[in-house]
Amino acid sequence: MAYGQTGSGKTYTMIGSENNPGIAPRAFQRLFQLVEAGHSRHSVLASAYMMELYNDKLIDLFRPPGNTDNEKLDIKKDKKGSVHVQGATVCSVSSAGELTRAFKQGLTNRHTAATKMNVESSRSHLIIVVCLNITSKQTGSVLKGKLTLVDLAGSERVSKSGATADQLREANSINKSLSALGDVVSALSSESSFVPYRYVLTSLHHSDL
Ligand SMILES: Nc1ncnc2c1ncn2[C@@H]1O[C@H](COP(=O)(O)OP(=O)(O)OP(=O)(O)O)[C@@H](O)[C@H]1O
Repeated sequence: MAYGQTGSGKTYTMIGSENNPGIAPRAFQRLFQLVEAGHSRHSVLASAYMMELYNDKLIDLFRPPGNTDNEKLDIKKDKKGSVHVQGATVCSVSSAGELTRAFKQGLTNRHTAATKMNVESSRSHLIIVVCLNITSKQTGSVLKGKLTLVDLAGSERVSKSGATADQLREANSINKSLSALGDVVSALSSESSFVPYRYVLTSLHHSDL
């Protein structure tokens, strides 16, 4: 999870450039290297979904072109307590290259805008989830793994970023959600008996958790 002030280099660190790939493409490369190395023992099915949280709303970044209907995305918790997003477009991927291409395509749907602090400032929190279903060729047992990478939008002082109108709304949403996330991390790290997850979820307008 990349967290920090606007313009500090989060997106660059996560995505990188053509000549200097960031954490995401490097992680995808490594993941599929490991899949390949275990090829004789396991068969692996990999898939991914990608979304952004923009102005407190979840948006599917893998949605088919022309489809702007995002109302169906819903955060759900299964019986085992693991959280997933219902309604997100899930892409099956079989190589790091395929996953990286899907990721880059998803990025073109992300909300960005020029501010006084960053010519290409992320206006949303970006989340990509890579899911692996690993079946043992010997026993048939199945293991499930999940890698989640997050490029948060940066905290910003509106007086410095020069945000007005829509950008001001974005900045308020970004700052509010980062503050809620900070409260969760702080409660977890101090092993507090109460962790305010629900505050974050309330701000997402999801009441079903
Ligand atoms: N290590 C680096 N090498 C070269 N350029 C960098 C590096 N880190 C950041 N930059 C450049 O600095 C600028 C700001 O970086 P970036 O967009 O990653 O910031 P950010 O923290 O994601 O900002 P925001 O929160 O506004 O989205 C970009 O033009 C980016 O290309």
